[in-house]
Amino acid sequence: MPDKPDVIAVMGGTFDPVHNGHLRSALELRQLLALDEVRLVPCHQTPHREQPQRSSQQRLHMLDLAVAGEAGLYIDDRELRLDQPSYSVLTLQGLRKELGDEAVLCWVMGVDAFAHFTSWYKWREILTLANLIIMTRPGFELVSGSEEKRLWQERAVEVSELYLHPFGKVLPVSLPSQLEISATYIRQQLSQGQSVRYLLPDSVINYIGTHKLYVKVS
Ligand SMILES: Nc1ncnc2c1ncn2[C@@H]1O[C@H](COP(=O)(O)OP(=O)(O)OP(=O)(O)O)[C@@H](O)[C@H]1O
Ligand SMILES: O=C(O)c1ccc[n+]([C@@H]2O[C@H](COP(=O)([O-])O)[C@@H](O)[C@H]2O)c1
Repeated sequence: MPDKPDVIAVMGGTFDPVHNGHLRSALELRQLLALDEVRLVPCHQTPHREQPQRSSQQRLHMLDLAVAGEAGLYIDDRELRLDQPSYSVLTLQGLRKELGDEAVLCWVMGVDAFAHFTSWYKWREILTLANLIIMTRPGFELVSGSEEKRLWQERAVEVSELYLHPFGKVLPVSLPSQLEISATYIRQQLSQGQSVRYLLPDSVINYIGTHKLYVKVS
């Protein structure tokens, strides 16, 4: 029997800040799909939205605190080392070179992010480098007739088939713990002086408190 290829998932994000929605999803994906690694990749210059409120180094530090000691979850800071827009295709080109042709490489995103996938830089090339793992989010549906819906229908595979495809497929997953937490909500709560306990790890909350991140300066 041939060796099982390495199966690596990459969760890109702004992580401004990282929260339990990201962390629990990464952990559950790792378990559900028997992934060798989940890499959380913070972006430097976000391609499609306002630039993050906190610096790359602060967001990276919060990620380091959040995943400390969790087997199989890693932080990959490659996008932060490049002073350019963080296009996912460039990140995946680098990873594919390092991991080789056989590795099953997967880009993870919520269906809310996937809804805009065909506006991403060189999105077609992304599908020649990686599979897409799309996490459903409660109350969020793709627009019928959209290019994303078509991609989903044409390329969808089951969990058991993922390992046969190094790239090019779409795996929809509904994780058991759908934690509807967003970084936007956390920033809002902090700016109003409200508690964010239980939405993100205490270590990250302490760091935010010590450095007065996300506090509204009046
Ligand atoms: N609660 C959540 N559960 C599962 N996936 C999530 C959750 N929140 C965000 N994601 C996914 O994680 C990735 C990175 O998201 P991001 O860093 O932008 O977090 P966010 O909470 O959506 O931030 P913001 O509110 O600032 O937009 C995206 O693919 C997004 O779909
Ligand atoms: O490559 C692109 O064109 C592109 C466009 C939008 C988002 N992304 C990536 O998708 C990830 C999630 O982005 P966001 O804005 O939801 O935090 C993050 O890693 C971004 O770099 C990438």
